[in-house]
Amino acid sequence: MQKNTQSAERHINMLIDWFSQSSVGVLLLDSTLQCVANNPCAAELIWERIQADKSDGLPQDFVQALRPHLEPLTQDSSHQHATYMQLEQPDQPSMLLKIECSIVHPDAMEQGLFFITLRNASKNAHLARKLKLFKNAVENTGSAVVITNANGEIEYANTRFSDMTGYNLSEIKGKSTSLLRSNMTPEATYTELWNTIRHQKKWHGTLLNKRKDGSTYWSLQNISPIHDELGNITNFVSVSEDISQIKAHDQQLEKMAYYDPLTDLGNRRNFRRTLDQYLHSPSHTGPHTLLLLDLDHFKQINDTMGHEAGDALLNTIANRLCYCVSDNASVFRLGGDEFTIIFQDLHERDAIINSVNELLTLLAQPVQIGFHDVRITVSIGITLIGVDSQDASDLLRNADLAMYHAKQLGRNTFAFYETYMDEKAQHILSIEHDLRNALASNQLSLAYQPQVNAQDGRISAIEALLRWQHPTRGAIPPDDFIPYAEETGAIIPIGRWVLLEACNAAKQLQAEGLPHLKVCVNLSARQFDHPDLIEHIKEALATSGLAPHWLELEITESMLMRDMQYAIDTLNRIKMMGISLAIDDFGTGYSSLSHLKKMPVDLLKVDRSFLHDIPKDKDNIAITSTIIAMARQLGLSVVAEGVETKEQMRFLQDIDCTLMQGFLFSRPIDFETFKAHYKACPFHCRVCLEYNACSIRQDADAEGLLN
Ligand SMILES: Nc1nc2c(ncn2[C@@H]2O[C@@H]3COP(=O)(O)O[C@H]4[C@@H](O)[C@H](n5cnc6c(=O)[nH]c(N)nc65)O[C@@H]4COP(=O)(O)O[C@H]3[C@H]2O)c(=O)[nH]1
Repeated sequence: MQKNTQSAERHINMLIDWFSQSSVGVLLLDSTLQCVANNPCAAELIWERIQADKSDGLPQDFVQALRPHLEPLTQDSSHQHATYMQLEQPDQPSMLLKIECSIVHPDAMEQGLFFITLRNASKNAHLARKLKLFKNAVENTGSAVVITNANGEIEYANTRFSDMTGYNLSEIKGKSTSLLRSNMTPEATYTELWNTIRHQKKWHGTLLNKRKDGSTYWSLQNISPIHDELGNITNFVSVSEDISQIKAHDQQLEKMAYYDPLTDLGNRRNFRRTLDQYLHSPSHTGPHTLLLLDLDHFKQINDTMGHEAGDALLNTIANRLCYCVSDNASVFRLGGDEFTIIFQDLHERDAIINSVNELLTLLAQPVQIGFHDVRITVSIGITLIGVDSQDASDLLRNADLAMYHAKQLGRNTFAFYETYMDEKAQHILSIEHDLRNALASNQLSLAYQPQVNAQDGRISAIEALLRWQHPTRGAIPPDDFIPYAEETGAIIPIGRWVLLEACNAAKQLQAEGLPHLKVCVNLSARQFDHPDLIEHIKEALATSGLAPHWLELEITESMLMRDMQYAIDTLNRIKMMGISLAIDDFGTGYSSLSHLKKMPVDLLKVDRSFLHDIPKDKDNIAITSTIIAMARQLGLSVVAEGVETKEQMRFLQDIDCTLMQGFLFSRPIDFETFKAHYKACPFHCRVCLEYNACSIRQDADAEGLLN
């Protein structure tokens, strides 16, 4: 018997020895639930944690809790039982113990011993809880989450991913994430992505992905590699958002900021951005060419046919430009009727000229607008990007100067930028600057040129012509400064002064007892459009005291054609005041005599170009005769301008022209000189002075008119 007990003890010690290093606690209890043996881990779990004395045996509450689980084993020794037990610990959270019980019979001990293993399950429970929490978070997050293995094959995808792509986890598990590729993301993006994550770094970027139904969406992705304790990548986690709406919004904003809504071409901002890229990006080798295109007389089309027609025309021009230029060119609309084209890598002069000529030919083809065939041409300025300048603003200015030069060459043509154009522009700028002081510093004056009656040579009117005596440049002809006065608006105060000065002059002739004369004053387009025009006319008449029927206002044909209704209304208001109206430079504009019927005008001034080489030039004879005959039918008087020879004078007398004006009779002269001449002879035809023989004067003399 003693031998058996010794042998059982040996077995028990052996058992406990096996488990001495184990992280699992082992207890051996006898049938009365006294502890027979335990390993160090069990001692730590049972006694040390609750700071109990081992000599007091097992803690009572532990035994109480354990007992029900051991009883079944006594019925069936082959049975095993597992349970969990919460163990309270002072000053610490309670510990969850996993307890597994069985009966062992060391060396055939009759009663057997309860073999109990104890495991601290708190840690696992904590981990399990944490895992559940994370799983819930991942499952319910607003972002799509995909976990792949190291080869990029999908292991997990959350519900948001399914909502976003249309794929269930079951149908994509094990498949490569490449099933999301739309083939519209540049390959370089994927190369960069894989290089980054394979080097254990996070990748952040945007991919254009494809859903199950084939539609595409913009995905903002964060992809992170996951690695094991040895640093090997085991998985990749991708968290993504569908940013299609944001992208669409961005694209819309970009469109609004960078594109012209009428033509869909890039706008001025887009042009500047592109030009800067060409200037600063090393990938754009160059040199490249910049073209600035401006439609000729577009304003006239807009004014006469309406803005809708103007818009339709601009659209057609935009389409033609895009059609004509190849892939290496970009077309922009800067605004109004201004377009630019950047030709990439085009800088050979001959090649540029070829391309520009193609453009000019295509654009000159008629454009059908409504029932009309409209012809429009363009003037093109050319500058070489990176050669003429490295600065975007300078380049645009160069192209503008060259385009302006092309306009002066007669339009429907092109000009390359040359450095001398800068000097010219400088000159214009200084004229504009000096013009602002000209009026205040009394540098302006009026010259007067008489208009004589074609039949009796009597002066019937004088035209007031503006003169500018510049302090350093000397006399500047009106054709050289009036366009700038127009452009800058300086013509408004200047024109107001001219009106008053001219009315004063006519009134002074009357005051000195001379035969009354009409004074003719030129109105510029800007003056004609100005809301204060009528006020300025009234003011000149009131201040000078001149009766309105001694004032004649001259306007050009083109001013009438811009907005016919406005022109008719304004002319009617002037006419109602008793002032006469003349159309200047007649024959050079676009009006027809039928248009004139609607205008309340009294007089046509035939442009002096039609008198050129008369009576040799048969065409000019025909034109002048026709204008005068038709004007007569419309009840209008006619003044022939630029009469320089007696032959021209005779011809005009023969065809019953009403009035004549020209160097033959008098050059424009200052008021005092004119007054002296006029006092000397009211038939101030000057033929008698210049040729010493005047048929008009002789005839007049014969009729006793000179007495
Ligand atoms: N070759 C030649 N020329 C002749 C002859 N007879 C007259 N001329 C010139 O023809 C122009 C007639 O004036 P315009 O057609 O109204 O053309 C005027 C008019 O359009 C404009 N202008 C002149 N004064 C004013 C003004 O006060 N206001 C506005 N808005 N424009 C003005 O400047 C233009 C040029 O004026 P000017 O240089 O004074 O030039 C004047 C005059 O000197 C001739 O026999 N042969």
